[in-house]
Amino acid sequence: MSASPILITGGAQRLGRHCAERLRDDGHPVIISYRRERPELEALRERGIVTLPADFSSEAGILDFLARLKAETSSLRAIVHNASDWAPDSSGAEAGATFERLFRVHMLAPYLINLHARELLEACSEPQRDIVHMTDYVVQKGSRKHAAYAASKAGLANLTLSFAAMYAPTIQVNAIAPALIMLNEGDDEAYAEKARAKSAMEMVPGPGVIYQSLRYLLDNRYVTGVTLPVDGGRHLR
Ligand SMILES: NC(=O)C1=CN([C@@H]2O[C@H](COP(=O)(O)OP(=O)(O)OC[C@H]3O[C@@H](n4cnc5c(N)ncnc54)[C@H](OP(=O)(O)O)[C@@H]3O)[C@@H](O)[C@H]2O)C=CC1
Ligand SMILES: Nc1nc2c(c(=O)[nH]1)N=C([C@H](O)[C@@H](O)CO)CN2
Repeated sequence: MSASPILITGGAQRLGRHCAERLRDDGHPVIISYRRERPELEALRERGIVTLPADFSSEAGILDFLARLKAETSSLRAIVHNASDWAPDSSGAEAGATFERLFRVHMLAPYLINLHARELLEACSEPQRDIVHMTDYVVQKGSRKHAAYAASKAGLANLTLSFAAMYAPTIQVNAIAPALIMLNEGDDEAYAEKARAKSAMEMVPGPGVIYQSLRYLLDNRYVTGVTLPVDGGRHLR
C-alpha cells in the first residue's frame, strides 16, 4: 500500500516550501495548499508535490479547499497548518476586518480542517498520524504592532491542547512556536541587526531549524499536546 501524503498548508514559499521539499527528499508524498499561482510552483510540481489552491480568509474558501483535498486523497499521514498572514494591526474601519481575517486563517481554517480531515488521518495505514500547528513565540508575550495576529496564534496554540485531548491516542497534535526564522523581502540590514539582537543566539537561522522540529514530531510516538519553541532564546533577552 502506498504511503499516505503529508499536507502542508501555505507551502508555496519560505518555511512551508522548505519543509515540503525536505519531506519529499525523505520520500513522503506531499500535498501543499497555495493562495497565489506563480512560476515557483512548477518546480514543486515537477518534484511530484501536489499543489491545491486555497484561500482560508472565508469559511466558504476553507470548505472549498476541503472538498478539493478529499477529491485528491483518501488518507493523510500528517497535516501541517503553516498558512499564515503576518498582517500588522489595522487602524480605523479596517481593524475589525483584519482581526476577522486573521482569525479565519489562523484559527478557523485549522479548526475546520482538523474536524473534517480527521477521517483522512484515521484512514492512514501507518501507525503514527500527526497534526502540527505553526504558532509563534509572540503567543507568550503579545505584540504591540501585531496584536490581532498574536491573539489568533494564541487561539491556535490553545486548539493544540483541545485537539490533542480529543484525538489521542490515534492522532498526535502538537505545535511549533518559532521566533524570527527568515527575514522578509525589504528587511534592511538595520532591521536584521535589531532582529538578531532580540534572541540569545543572535542569529536568523533559516528554515532548516523548523524542519528539524517537524521531523522530531513526525518521528516521536510519545509526544502530543506540546508546543516546541524554536526561538533562539528570545525569552532570555
Ligand atoms: N518566518 C518567520 O520568521 C516566522 C514564521 N512563523 C510562522 O511560521 C509559518 C511559516 O512562516 P512563513 O514561511 O514566513 O510564512 P509566509 O508569511 O511566507 O506565509 C506562508 C503562506 O501562507 C499563505 N497564506 C497567507 N494568507 C492566506 C490565506 N488567507 N489563505 C491561504 N493561504 C494563505 C501564503 O500563500 P500565498 O503566498 O500563495 O499567498 C503564504 O505563501 C507561519 O505560520 C508563520 O506565522 C512564526 C514566527 C516567525
Ligand atoms: N506568516 C508569517 N508569520 C510571521 C512572519 C512571516 O514572515 N510570515 N515573520 C515573523 C517575524 O520573523 C517575527 O518573528 C520577527 O520578530 C513572525 N511571524
